Amino acid sequence: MAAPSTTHSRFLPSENQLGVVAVGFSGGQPKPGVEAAPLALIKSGLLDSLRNDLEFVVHHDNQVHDFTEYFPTSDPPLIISNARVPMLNSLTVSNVTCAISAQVYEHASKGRLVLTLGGDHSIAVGSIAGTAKAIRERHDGREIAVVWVDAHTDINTPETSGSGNIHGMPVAFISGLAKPPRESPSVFGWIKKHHMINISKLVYIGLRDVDPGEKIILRENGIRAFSMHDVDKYGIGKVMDMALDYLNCGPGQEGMPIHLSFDVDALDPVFAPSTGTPVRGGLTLREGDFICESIHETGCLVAMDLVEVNPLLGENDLARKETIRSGCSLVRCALGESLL
Ligand SMILES: NC(=[NH2+])NCCC[C@H](N)C(=O)O
Ligand SMILES: [Mn+2]
Ligand SMILES: [Mn+2]
Repeated sequence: MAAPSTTHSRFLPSENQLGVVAVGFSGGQPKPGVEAAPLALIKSGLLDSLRNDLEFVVHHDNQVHDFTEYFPTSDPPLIISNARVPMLNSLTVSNVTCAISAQVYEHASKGRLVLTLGGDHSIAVGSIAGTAKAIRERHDGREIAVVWVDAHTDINTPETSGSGNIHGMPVAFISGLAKPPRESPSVFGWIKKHHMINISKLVYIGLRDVDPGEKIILRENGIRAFSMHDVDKYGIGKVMDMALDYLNCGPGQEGMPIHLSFDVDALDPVFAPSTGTPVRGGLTLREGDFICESIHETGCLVAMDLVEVNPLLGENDLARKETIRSGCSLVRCALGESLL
């Protein structure tokens, strides 16, 4: 069995305390099934292997939360001036992510590493908000870095979005690039300064399907991004060197707390076919694992999301099993599984 590595954690008081938030939520996009991922991942043995092989003390309430208690009685498409399409499930996603942020904060404020299992990528608004707030409190106002591994940038604003799906918008809301809409100020009105990230501390890896409006946002804000073109050109080793150096987390650098948000669709559909918005030409599983291992090695990881596994999609049972296996592998690599 693979031994846990001995990397020292730089921002957590103990190496082995893990908080798990299992989010069975799919309201940030239209395809049913992504809410079944946390249970499928857990049933396949993910948490057992973190306990038994990686020696984590796992703090988990043994529940998959669907957060239906936070769904409003009515949540009609939200029409926003200057938007191309209405925003979908806006109040629901806002309420649910607020509840997620409280659960993640609860773990992170106790100094635990936090693993959030999605669900669609809209849930990252909550997980990142909870991490950012707890780290600011525990570390004297320190900001977190975010490594966003994805085929997509998920940085649409309600105005630029062509789908209205909020899983294409989380980065815009958590960075403050998108504000609560004037038409419905309670949508993401719970996000305060202490929940937010600094867009200059964000790095993308794996991009290959970025909307025209998103490209403008990246350019105007000087956001650091490594596309699949960069992975091909430099190799994943050099890309990780550059990404971590940019975040001040390279060898000999001071380091900053890292939240890793991993969308399984960053992987090529060969390795993760069961996902809602697959895009050809993605990362191999080894490249995905390498990203996770490299972040583990920095000792800076404080939280991870694994999102967009959809056990109802994919050609057949083998496709679904492979996707779940890939997801488990990514998490184990980020949490310290090493071959040697
Ligand atoms: N988390 C994801 N898989 N996001 C896909 C987003 C696709 C597209 N850019 C949109 O805004 O709808
Ligand atoms: Mn994606
Ligand atoms: Mn995504």
